[in-house]
Amino acid sequence: MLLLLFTACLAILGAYFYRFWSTRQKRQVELQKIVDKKRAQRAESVKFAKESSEKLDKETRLKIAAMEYSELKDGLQSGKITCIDAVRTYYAKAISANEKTNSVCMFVKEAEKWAMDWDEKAKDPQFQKPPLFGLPMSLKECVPLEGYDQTRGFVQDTFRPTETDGVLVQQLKKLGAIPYVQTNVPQSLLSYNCSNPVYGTTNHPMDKTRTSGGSSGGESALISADGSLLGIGGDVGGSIRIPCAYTGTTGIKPSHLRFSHRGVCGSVPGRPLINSNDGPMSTRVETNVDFLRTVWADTWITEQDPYVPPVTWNEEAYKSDKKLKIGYYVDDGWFTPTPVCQRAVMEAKQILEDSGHTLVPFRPPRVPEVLRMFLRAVCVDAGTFLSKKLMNDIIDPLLYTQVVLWMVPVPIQRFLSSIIKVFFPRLGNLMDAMTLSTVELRNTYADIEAYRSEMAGLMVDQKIDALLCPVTVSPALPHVSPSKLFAGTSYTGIFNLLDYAAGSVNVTHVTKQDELDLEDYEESDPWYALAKKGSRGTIGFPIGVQVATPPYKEETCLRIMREIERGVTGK
Ligand SMILES: CCCCCCCC/C=C\CCCCCCCC(=O)NCC(=O)O
Repeated sequence: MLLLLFTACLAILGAYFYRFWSTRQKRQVELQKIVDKKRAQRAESVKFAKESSEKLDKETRLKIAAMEYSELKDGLQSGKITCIDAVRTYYAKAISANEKTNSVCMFVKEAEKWAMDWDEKAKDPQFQKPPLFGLPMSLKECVPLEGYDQTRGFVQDTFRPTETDGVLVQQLKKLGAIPYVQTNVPQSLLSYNCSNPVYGTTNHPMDKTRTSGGSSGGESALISADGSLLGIGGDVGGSIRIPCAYTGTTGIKPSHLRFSHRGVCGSVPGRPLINSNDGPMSTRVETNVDFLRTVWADTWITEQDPYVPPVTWNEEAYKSDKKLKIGYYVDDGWFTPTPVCQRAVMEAKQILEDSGHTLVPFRPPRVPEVLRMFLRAVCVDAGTFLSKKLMNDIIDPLLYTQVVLWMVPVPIQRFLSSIIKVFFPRLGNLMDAMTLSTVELRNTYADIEAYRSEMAGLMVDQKIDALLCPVTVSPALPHVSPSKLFAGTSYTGIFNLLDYAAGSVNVTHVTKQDELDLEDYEESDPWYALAKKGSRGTIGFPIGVQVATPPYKEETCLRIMREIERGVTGK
């Protein structure tokens, strides 16, 4: 009788799994067909951009291609360069950058028409050119752009074009900028690599086996491979700063309070306390400054979205020569960065001291706990929303580790955590990061609010204007590492949790000596081992540092980034 019951149970279970499996297989076939269709659409958009760029004579293209941001901007303003020539040049540049990096999702065909319309308007001598007149700009794929998909790497979200531009895109268009290309992201956005089943994997321009970072990895790859002068990324845990640090570019995530989030679809909707924001990415801090100075010149954003406080660009703070007190740390007490990332901070510290600033040791309190709060609050529902979406999709193999973690029921995670803690305390610490209940989640929200107050108190009491620290724990990693090494986001996630402005600027490159020093680096747990292994073979790779300031102090953050950049490059 018992045997019969057991066999019946097995048969029911088997039938259930067979049904689940065959439905999923059928769905995978359907999804693959959609991917093929989308890739054909992308190939067609590349062909369009190529044909358009070929309409421009080589001499003009090479002349425009060699221009820096301000030169191109001035040329467009003075009428020496037409908008259509600028767009066609950047179509061509993005095509070659894309061949190297696979950073482009779609070329924006309408860019041609928008450029021609602006050129037509400019024929009228009375016409007042807007400040970003004719400037080609790249957009991270998830930035709402009318007529284009914001898939965030999910096949199920393809062929669902957005009906209305987001507030930022509306503003860019009004100011004369021309979005000409959408750039790649990791599936779900919640990773710092850059791969998805729709558009594939984006590579680091210096090494195909490494990631250009994420989630704004399409932007960083395109910009560093010279396919864009200025792009818009987004950041909820490092997605602007890590790709910039990996590729030697520079970008800033303003506090989320300074941009509109109307119509923006983040990685996890309904996430109240870990704030994501758009921000500029480019090769020069001054390009980012010019962009923010322009979009914050007036209260237009607030007029479109009453939730954005009417705070305009503070030129006085950016241009100020007041000497600052800057807290710095090379190690947050949770994840000791590889030696080269520590060296970068010390070099930036020296540059700032040479400029007359006072640098004092300052480590934010209890970072291991902060990272747990960050992970709990960034996922909100322990990964349920994302798991559901992923199970209804083709899952990118580079995201497998993270997906598996989200799939393990939280009570089992807790049980495993209690055992693993004994052998690997750091792993154990994060294995109970996901929430088990709304009570726990509410408590975490309360803890985050308390932490914000505590940090505000510390900074005010110690009169600290800004913080300087590593962006992350290593140089650009192999594609597969970020989904295993989410523990390395402690340096960036903390500033989303605090909702500070935070930017990344290049300071140095990995040297032979750094590789030698790496051999003495920790290996005490799998995360350290992964960071160490992934850092081998990176001589010549760029290393950035991070500058962070409280909300509404973006201008001070940019000022410090610019001073570091000047100290490093001499210009
Ligand atoms: C058993 C352990 C359970 C822990 C599972 C945690 C899985 C990892 C979850 C989150 C990793 C967060 C990484 C954040 C990277 C930065 C992403 C970013 O800024 N994205 C932008 C956006 O989402 O808009």
